[in-house]
Amino acid sequence: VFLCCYGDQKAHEAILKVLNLESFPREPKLDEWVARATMFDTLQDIVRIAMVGKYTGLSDSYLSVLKALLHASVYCHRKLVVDWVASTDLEDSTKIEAPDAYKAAWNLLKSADGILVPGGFGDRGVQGKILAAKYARENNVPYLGICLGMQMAVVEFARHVMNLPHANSTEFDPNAKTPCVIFMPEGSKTHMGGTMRLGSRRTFFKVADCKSAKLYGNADYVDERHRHRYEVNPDMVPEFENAGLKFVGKDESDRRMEIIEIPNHQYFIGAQFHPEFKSRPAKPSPLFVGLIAASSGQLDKVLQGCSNGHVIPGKHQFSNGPYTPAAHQNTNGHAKKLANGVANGTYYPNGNGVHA
Ligand SMILES: NC(=O)CC[C@H](N)C(=O)O
Repeated sequence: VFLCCYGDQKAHEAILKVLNLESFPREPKLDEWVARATMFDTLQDIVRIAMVGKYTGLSDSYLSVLKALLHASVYCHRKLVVDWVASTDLEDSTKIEAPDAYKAAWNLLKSADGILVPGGFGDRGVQGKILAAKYARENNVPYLGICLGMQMAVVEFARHVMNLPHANSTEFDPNAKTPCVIFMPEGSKTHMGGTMRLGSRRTFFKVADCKSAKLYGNADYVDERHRHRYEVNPDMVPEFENAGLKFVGKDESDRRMEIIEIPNHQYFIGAQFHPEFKSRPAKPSPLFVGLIAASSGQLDKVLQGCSNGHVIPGKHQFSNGPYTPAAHQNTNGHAKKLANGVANGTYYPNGNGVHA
């Protein structure tokens, strides 16, 4: 509606006038946007994603994740429904203190087509994230873990597959007996940001025949954005790989683990970087497309499309491919759960993008 009004009311002419750019008259190229918006209005088949996070301090990081989910859903011709699950509500202590909230959270998680655990800082709700990753792994439910969501999937794998009950991130237990996620500050002279590994860094694919490399168009490497201090303990990598957790993307030193996959799971991927930051309506993020495609029974088709050239190799970009993207809606009655209306498209100005 906005786009059509924008064109009809000649807003572009007013803007050109204010900016004194009338000597460069150009017709707005809205065809692709209008087509995407029109297609979006016709979407009926729902894909239901449980977003397992901490919702007291919603930040614009979650807004980017939400938009990336939306871009990918439209690409896959699905109407996105996001069920927000407070990770603390999945924890055993909630079972005792607030049994209804516990039950509701688990019901939402179990009825989701796919599970996403986004990034975060601080230990509140971390156990719930581990439980969500465990549920996804054990039940072959599509899972995408971003940054902390990847780290918690690694801790979960260590504890429950490798039988290392004391596995933890040193962010949450500095004296962890089995430190499988550790503090790895980056001593870069060219990048600012204190001890935080921040901004664009390169990930090299180490395994050609993995889902994430295919989704990225069989690229050799990809540049994605980072904001974290902790990483998978590189000394434990061989142990993890022997147990079936694969590190398919690493940095140039081979010491920083960037992408994990469980090959015999339909879609279990974690990224140390934040793929959501580079997602755009016409260029949905590949790892999000993978999550939505797997959650809607289309992963094989999408992976095939990738190898048929629907992705520009070596670039973080999807072609328009067989689908035409559009914008987000949330019509399943979950709107009342949405903190601050973020999923309804309301701008959420919290300032700094850091989880409280
Ligand atoms: N952005 C994130 O999810 C950060 C994860 C974790 N807290 C770290 O600092 O490494």
